[in-house]
Amino acid sequence: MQATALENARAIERPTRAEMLQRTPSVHRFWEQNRELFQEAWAGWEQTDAARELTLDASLYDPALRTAVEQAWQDPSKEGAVKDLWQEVFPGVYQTQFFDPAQLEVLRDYLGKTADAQIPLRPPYGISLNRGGAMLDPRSEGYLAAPNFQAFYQGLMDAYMRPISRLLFPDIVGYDTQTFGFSIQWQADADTSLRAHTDASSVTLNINLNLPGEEFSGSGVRFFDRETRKVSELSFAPGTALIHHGSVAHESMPITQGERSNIVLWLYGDHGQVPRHGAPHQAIDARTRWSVPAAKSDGFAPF
Ligand SMILES: O=C(O)CCC(=O)C(=O)O
Ligand SMILES: [Fe+2]
Repeated sequence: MQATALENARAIERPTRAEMLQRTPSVHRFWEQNRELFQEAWAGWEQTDAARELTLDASLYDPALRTAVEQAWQDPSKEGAVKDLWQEVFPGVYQTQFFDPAQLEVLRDYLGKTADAQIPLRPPYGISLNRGGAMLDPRSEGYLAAPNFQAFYQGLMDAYMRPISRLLFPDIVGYDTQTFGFSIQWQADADTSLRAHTDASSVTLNINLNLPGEEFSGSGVRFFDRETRKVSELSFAPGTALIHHGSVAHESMPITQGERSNIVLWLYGDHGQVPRHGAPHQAIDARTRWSVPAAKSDGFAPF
């Protein structure tokens, strides 16, 4: 009998951790040459019993956010109700209840099962390697290509993140055609923190996936305001999100107990372009804000 893509992907010899960290050309070749095999394998994996019982859909969103966003798509003049759900918790940093904590288990189970699927997945190695995470966008080598996940991710970026970003940060309009994302996991005694940095995004949406009762200590994110020099440490509760310009400096403080799981989503313009701080920008109307740009993925990935 002929082996399936899933079987072949599971059996394939993988680059070593050292090779991955050194980003050797052979590692790029490994992901590039097996791109279609892994895509087929993920499609096959979704037909297995483990994956079939979990469906990612709009029931994951917090009901208040979902209602406001769906109304804004129907009638963009009602977009103010979406904005009202976000609270400015630091200069230029907004917070909301993004996912419904009662539904989060579905997404966590799903991501846990993808990690156990034995199909090679590339962890994020931006500033540092995050072993518990995965690349989420199709532009990334070794991304999580499961079709159900991809449909959910594209919906999150197009129906939620982009219009919300345009509403809160009008200067990012036009620098928002391209999507990028990864998951991260902080764990005491493993990957614990991330030094102060800015993101190469126009805007970053960082959503916490911890389940209710899944406690951790430490692991706040410190934000730095370049104008006032103010510094605040913000903490995540299950399903809450922070959104900010990529240019706002931030730092992940050490986790001392437990685990924190987040997904980090970026928008930027073609070829990685981001707005210049304080540059003049054009105003657009609500109907344009609530639309999906025609631009296709340019394939550029910052890391
Ligand atoms: O710890 C966090 O949630 C933030 C992570 C972060 O800033 C990044 O991955 O760029
Ligand atoms: Fe960051």
